[in-house]
Amino acid sequence: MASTQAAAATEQAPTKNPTLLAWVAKMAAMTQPDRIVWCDGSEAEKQRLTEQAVKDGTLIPLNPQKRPGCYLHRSNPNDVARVEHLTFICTPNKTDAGPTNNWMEPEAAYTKLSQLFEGCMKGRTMYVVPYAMGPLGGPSTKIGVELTDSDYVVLNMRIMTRMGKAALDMLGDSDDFNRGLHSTGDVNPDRRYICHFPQDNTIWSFGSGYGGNVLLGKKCLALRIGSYLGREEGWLAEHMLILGVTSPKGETTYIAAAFPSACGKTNFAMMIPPKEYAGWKIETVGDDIAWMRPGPDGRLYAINPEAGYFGVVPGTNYKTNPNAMETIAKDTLFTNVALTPDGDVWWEGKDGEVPEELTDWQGKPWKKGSTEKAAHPNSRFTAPMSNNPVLSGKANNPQGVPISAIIFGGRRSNTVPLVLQAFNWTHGVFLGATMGSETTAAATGKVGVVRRDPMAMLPFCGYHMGDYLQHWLDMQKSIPQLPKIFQVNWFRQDKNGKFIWPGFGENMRVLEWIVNRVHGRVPTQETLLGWVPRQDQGLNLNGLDLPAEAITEATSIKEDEWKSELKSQEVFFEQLGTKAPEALMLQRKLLIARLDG
Ligand SMILES: O=C(O)CSc1cccnc1C(=O)O
Ligand SMILES: [Mn+2]
Repeated sequence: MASTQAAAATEQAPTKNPTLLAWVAKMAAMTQPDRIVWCDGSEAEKQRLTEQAVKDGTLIPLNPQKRPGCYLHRSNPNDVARVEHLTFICTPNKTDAGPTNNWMEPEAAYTKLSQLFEGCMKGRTMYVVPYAMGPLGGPSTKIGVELTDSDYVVLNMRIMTRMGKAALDMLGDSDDFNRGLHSTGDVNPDRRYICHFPQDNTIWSFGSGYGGNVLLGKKCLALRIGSYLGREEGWLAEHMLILGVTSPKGETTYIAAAFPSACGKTNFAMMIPPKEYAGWKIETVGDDIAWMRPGPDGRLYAINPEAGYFGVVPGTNYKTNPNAMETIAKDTLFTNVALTPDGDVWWEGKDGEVPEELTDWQGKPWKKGSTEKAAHPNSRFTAPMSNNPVLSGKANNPQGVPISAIIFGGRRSNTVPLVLQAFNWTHGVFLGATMGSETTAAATGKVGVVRRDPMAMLPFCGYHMGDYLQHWLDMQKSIPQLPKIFQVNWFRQDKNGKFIWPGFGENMRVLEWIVNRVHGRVPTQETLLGWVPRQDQGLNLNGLDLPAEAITEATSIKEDEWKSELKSQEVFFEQLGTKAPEALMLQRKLLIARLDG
């Protein structure tokens, strides 16, 4: 059998790359698929795979009158989100993985998963999926090859990455590609592992068919392996959106922003400014991941390594994100949303009346008034970024865009003010390192617990978090024109638990202040936390129906809250042990001194 696989892997392969051919043959010998298909990313292939997926029930075609080119997928109800407790960083030493990751010794992990992969593709097809993370031909772009037995994964990867012949051609005969092996197995949580081997540029994923566990280009390569490669090669792989803000005078400023999951990154990246900002434009370069490296002019340049969006569906509507609604109007795959009787999709928070009857995300009848969710809270859309009406013209620029500001944000009902600017890069890294975000019911069931999520990378850093923060500090030596760093908090609540700040398009007012600060146009007021908008020359609040005391509350800095905040940050730094960067410990001491001053 092994020789048959090896032969098959070689005969029909559209490449002569010896390393790639040998690796595919070796994986095929282990998994023993009935057939091997090399994906070319063509339209014809998409049609073929889609028809096959509809035939085998993986995809349900939606009404082309309502949603042309769109399909619905229902995952196994035991397989509906990233599985952090089953995600492992398998570096040679446990220390290298660090205290924020699950670790497995590499050989033990290979042995354990080899036993699961052995013969798992009998009766199945192995798809060989070459893909590029980044614009084709770009200096920052990385090539991956995912071997998978899921046509759903192939169709998603075609949207999310530059997948197929173009990627294979870019790889040529190089052995510098990420080796991804995935099988849905029997979709059993007891036999589900997502293992990363950064030292081997390898990812093995077994037993899931969902999202970030199986679309290996996204969280696995672009962040966990990417962050490890970035440290080795002198760049940054970050969980950040990238947007461009263009003023009425035509000046465009590019900004990267890190928010933990479910804090509205996609909404922010596609924001529509309020009417008071006529002539201003926000354009999306990326909604989730940024790869940033120093450019020849001394600035920090960012690319979006992805070609699509894998966004949260519930809560998306024409009020919260009209551009997202346009983006998912065609050629989109929906996962775990509800189905209407006339073949459209529905989800909680969608515009318009709640339908009387639906088929829920598990395929069961659902009636209006049910206490059960019709769409799963983590239901997702997979849509081409080319559908986005406000896609930046620079989204496919191989060199990326120059970043003038980096924003760190989190979901905090108190303590953190609406916006502040860091005193310098090192202070800004401290702000990013100490980011916290309150958990929401959709994520864990407990609401309001502050989870430390440094730079929104807690689940996505591929090595020791202390070393990662030190890498951020070290990077400033190679970026003569450093971006300015800011912290925002859209989620502060009043004493009745209501959000004080309206958020959504009104966040443009904070963005404008940030742009003005980047171009040195407005003075600031110094506080113990950093620089904040001045009362007289601060945020543009024209037309905003918000009482003065609300603004005061949203921007307030309360010493008692910060004393307990600093206490709660202690645990995070203790966790880093001796790898906690000295420069950040000094920033902590300075803040404590300012608080006690
Ligand atoms: O649940 C999943 O596998 C998706 S998680 C995800 C998807 C797109 C963008 N960001 C995230 C995330 O958890 O940060
Ligand atoms: Mn994300």
